[in-house]
Amino acid sequence: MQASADVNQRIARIAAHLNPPTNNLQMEGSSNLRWENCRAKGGSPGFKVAILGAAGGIGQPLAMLMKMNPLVSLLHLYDVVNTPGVTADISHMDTGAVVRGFLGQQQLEDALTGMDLVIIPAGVPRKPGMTRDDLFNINAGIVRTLCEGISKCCPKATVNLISNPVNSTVPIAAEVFKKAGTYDPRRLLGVTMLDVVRANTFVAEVLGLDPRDVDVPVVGGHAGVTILPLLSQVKPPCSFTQEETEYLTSRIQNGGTEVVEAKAGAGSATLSMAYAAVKFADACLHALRGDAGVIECAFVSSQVTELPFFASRVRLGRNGVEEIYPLGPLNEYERVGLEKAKKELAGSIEKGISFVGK
Ligand SMILES: NC(=O)c1ccc[n+]([C@@H]2O[C@H](COP(=O)([O-])OP(=O)(O)OC[C@H]3O[C@@H](n4cnc5c(N)ncnc54)[C@H](O)[C@@H]3O)[C@@H](O)[C@H]2O)c1
Ligand SMILES: O=C(O)C[C@H](O)C(=O)O
Repeated sequence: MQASADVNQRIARIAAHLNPPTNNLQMEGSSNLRWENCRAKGGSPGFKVAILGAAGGIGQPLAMLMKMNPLVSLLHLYDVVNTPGVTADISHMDTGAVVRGFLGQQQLEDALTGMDLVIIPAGVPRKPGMTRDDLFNINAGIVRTLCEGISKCCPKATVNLISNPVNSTVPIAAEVFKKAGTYDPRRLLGVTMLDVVRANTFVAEVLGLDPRDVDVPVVGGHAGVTILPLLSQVKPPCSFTQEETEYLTSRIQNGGTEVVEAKAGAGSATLSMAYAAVKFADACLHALRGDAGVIECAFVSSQVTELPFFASRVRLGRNGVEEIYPLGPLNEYERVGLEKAKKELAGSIEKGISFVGK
C-alpha cells in the first residue's frame, strides 16, 4: 500500500511539471496552486515582467528573449488570443524565469498584479501605404484599456510602450494614469530603441565599422520626420558628407516603412523590434536593480523642448527616468530637422491627450 501511495505521489508530481501552462491558464485565480508552489521553490530572485500582446509578431520573439533574461524571475504573457500555445511553448525553455499565460480581458488583472515591468506591443501593425497615425483609431482604445489595468493592478510598474503611433499612445497612457491618480512620468517610456538600433546599423555600414561599436543618438519621436538622428554626435566621432547625411537620415526615418513594404501586407518589423524591445527592457531592469550609468534614448515626459513629450537620451535608475539630457549642440541640418519634428509631434501628442479627454 505504501509503495503504491509513493508511486501515485510521484506520478502527481511529474504530471504537475508536465502540464504547467495548461493548468496555469485554466487555474489562474483558482485554488489549484500546486504547480506554482512546485516551481516557486526553485525560482530565482528577479523581476516580474508582463508582456501585453504576447502572442503577436513582436510579442512571441519578445517573450522568448525575455524568458532568456537572467534578471527575470516571472514572465506573464497576456493577449486576447493564442496565449495558451505561446505559453506552453516558451515554458519548455530551460531558463530561470517561470512563465504564466493569461487569455482575454477577464484575465488582464491577474496578468498585471505585482508586475515590476510591463511591456506593451499590443495592437495592429501597418500595411503598405499606411502611416503609423492610421493605426490610431484601433490602437488608442487598446492602449487605454491596458493602461487602466496597469493603474489598478501595478501602478508602480515601469511601462515600456511599443504600440503605434508611439507619439500619441504615450500621451494616452499618461492621461489614463493621471485620471487614475497613479501617473509617475518617470515610469512611462515610449520605446524608440528600434530607431537607435537601425541608426547604429546603417551608420556602421557607411563607416565600415562593427555596429556594436557605434552609438547614434536618435531624438524627437517615432514616426517619419519626428525620428531625428543626431549624426553630428555619433560615437566614435566621425564626419559625413552632405550626401551621406541625407541618405542616412532618410533611411533611418523610413526604416519602418522599408520593412512594411518588404513584408508586403504581412505586417511591420517584428524580429528587429523584439530585439530592440529586449535591449531596452534589459536596460530598464538593470537600472531597477540599481546599476549605475544606464543611458538610453526613449520618448518620455520632457522639458528638453517646449513639447510635453520628447525622445532624447535619458539616464535610467531605480525609479525609471532619473535624468533627461539636453540635445547638445546641433548642426544646421539637425536644427531644421528639429523644427519639422516638433511641428508634427505637437499634433500627434495633442491627438493622444484629447482622445482620453473625450
Ligand atoms: N515602437 C516601435 O518601434 C514599434 C516597432 C514595430 C511595431 N510597433 C507596433 O507594435 C504593435 C504590434 O505589432 P505586431 O507586429 O506585433 O502586431 P501583431 O498583429 O502581430 O500582434 C499584435 C498582438 O496584439 C494583440 N492584441 C490586440 N488587441 C489586444 C488587446 N486589447 N489586449 C492585448 N493584446 C491585444 C493581438 O492579438 C496580437 O497578438 C503595432 O502597433 C506596431 O505598429 C512598434
Ligand atoms: O513602421 C512601423 O509601422 C512599425 C515600427 O514603428 C517600425 O519603426 O518598424
